[in-house]
Amino acid sequence: MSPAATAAATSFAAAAATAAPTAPSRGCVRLPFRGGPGAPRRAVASMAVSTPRSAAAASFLERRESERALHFVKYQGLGNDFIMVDNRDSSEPKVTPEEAAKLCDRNFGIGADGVIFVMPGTNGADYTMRIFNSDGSEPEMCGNGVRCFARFIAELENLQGTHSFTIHTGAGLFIPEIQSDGQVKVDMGEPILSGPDIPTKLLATKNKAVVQAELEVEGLTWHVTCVSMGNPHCVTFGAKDLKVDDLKLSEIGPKFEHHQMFPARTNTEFVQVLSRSHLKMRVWERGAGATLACGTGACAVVVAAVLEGGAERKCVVDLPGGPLEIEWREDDNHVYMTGPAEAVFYGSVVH
Ligand SMILES: N[C@@H](CCC[C@H](N)C(=O)O)C(=O)O
Repeated sequence: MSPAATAAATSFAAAAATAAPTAPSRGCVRLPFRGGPGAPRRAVASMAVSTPRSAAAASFLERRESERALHFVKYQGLGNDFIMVDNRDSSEPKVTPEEAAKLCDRNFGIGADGVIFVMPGTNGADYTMRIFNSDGSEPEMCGNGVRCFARFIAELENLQGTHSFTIHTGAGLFIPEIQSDGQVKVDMGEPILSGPDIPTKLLATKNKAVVQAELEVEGLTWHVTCVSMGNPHCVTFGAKDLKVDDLKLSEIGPKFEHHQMFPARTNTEFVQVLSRSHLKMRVWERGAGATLACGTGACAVVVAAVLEGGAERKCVVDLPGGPLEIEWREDDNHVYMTGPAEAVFYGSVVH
């Protein structure tokens, strides 16, 4: 992130409430550190031909602020990006699933893989996290999202240094911890391996788990291992000599997502084993398509690799957006994920 971006991100809580728009687009999205001197000046010059500049700017601002303005901060974790909404004053999300889908559109909206709401805690947790995918569906959990959530909380509450929070989600309680280097480590809990609980209709092959089960997709037999990290994942190490870069993800991904064996649809990870502690994956996400990273997916991949006997319990998982450190501990059966999360820009949108 550039110094200007860092400054903007660091002070976003105050600035989001007071900043004047500089580059109105659909819904008045403000990009405080991208507005170079060129573009705004040209826009002002053409407006001045028919309207006094200050009057036009003021009425535009007043109109925007008097309508339902939604303030947001855009975050990303390894390129898996989210519109974060401070929803601490209400247990109802400030946008509907349909509005979320529009906001996530990369051409007609802000652009994101999902919208995440920071809500008051329930069941004794510090906070509640809800998320809508970019298609408006609501998943139970999001690994990269929970890291972004932790960093957003630290900014909202003006916390410095190391901190941990309890976060209630549709998949239960999660505990992210902001570390001294800014990375976020999350206790992702125990993986769920029983087929009906994932859910998948594929039958158990090893104890009660679905490991290297055969799945017919597009006339090919794939070997898949199914894992829930609160949300469903189908992991395949594909054929021998599989190069994940060669996959036509947008063609094959939807066939897995909507396969009749997955009654709640599924996220799918295509994995290449680089070594017993280094894996490489691409993901097709349920409700979001191809994304640059998936935290729950990387956790599911390590669990699947261990179950298949192909990897150690502690691995680096390379995703298109960068690496995550994942450990499936033997002593408590919990999966731990460590990776980055950062603010990209803030803005407001009339919805
Ligand atoms: N990218 C996320 C997962 C988001 C939810 C997923 N699309 C689903 O529907 O389950 C992650 O980092 O875990």
